[in-house]
Amino acid sequence: MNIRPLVGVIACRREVEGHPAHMVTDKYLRALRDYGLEPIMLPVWQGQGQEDARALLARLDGLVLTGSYTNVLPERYGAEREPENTRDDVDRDAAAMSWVPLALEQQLPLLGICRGFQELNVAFGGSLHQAVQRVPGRLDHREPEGEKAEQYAPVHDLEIQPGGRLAALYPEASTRVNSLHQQGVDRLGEGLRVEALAPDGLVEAISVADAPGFTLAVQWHPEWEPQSHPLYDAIFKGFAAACATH
Ligand SMILES: N[C@@H](CCC(=O)NCCCC(=O)O)C(=O)O
Repeated sequence: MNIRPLVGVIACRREVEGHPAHMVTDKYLRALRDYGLEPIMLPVWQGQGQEDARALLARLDGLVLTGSYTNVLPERYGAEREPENTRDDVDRDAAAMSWVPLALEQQLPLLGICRGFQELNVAFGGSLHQAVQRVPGRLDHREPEGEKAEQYAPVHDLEIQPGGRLAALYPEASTRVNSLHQQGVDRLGEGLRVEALAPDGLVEAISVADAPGFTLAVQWHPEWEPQSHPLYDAIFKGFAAACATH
């Protein structure tokens, strides 16, 4: 019997039909299944204890921190809220900040995407720009107008740093990626490695420098039709291989 590696996918707290809900959009789950993994949504429980969290992650072969329209609370990186920062998810914040160190402790393969990338940076003591478009010299990284296929199409170049985890997965020095984010890395967290940069110098991918396993987080959305983009495909193949050997 072919047992698929079990990959936890962090949920977002939303309201559905007037009811509090835990939610993951289909494209994250579908991409993981398409690469031979078994995704399982992880609710973000208020007040989850560290031992409960440790025991939960011990049952997994991988962990994915997804994107979200909400933002990490600015208080978590010592900043004042800026006017553009209007959507929070405090339960998701608490879960992500709890799970990152536990995943590293267990050498659990970790893939962060967009908000998940920002969460990894904050978990390592880094900070975020809350409106990158207002930062001098930075591009506007928010999604373009249009249908989803237009919004998730590659829009800017990406320079992959040589010698890193991403370069080990994907041999080309540059490519183009999609961009659907208003926030971005300001101060890089202690112990994180820059894996890729946007043309304006914004950090677009990071890894945990001394982690022996797969710990990669990217600002763009590789879960969007990954098999049609060589870099996205390489990321999911690398993550799937790491989960399969965990
Ligand atoms: N809110 C943050 C992170 C952006 C992000 O994760 N967008 C996801 C869009 C929906 C999806 O594809 O899951 C920011 O604005 O920087």
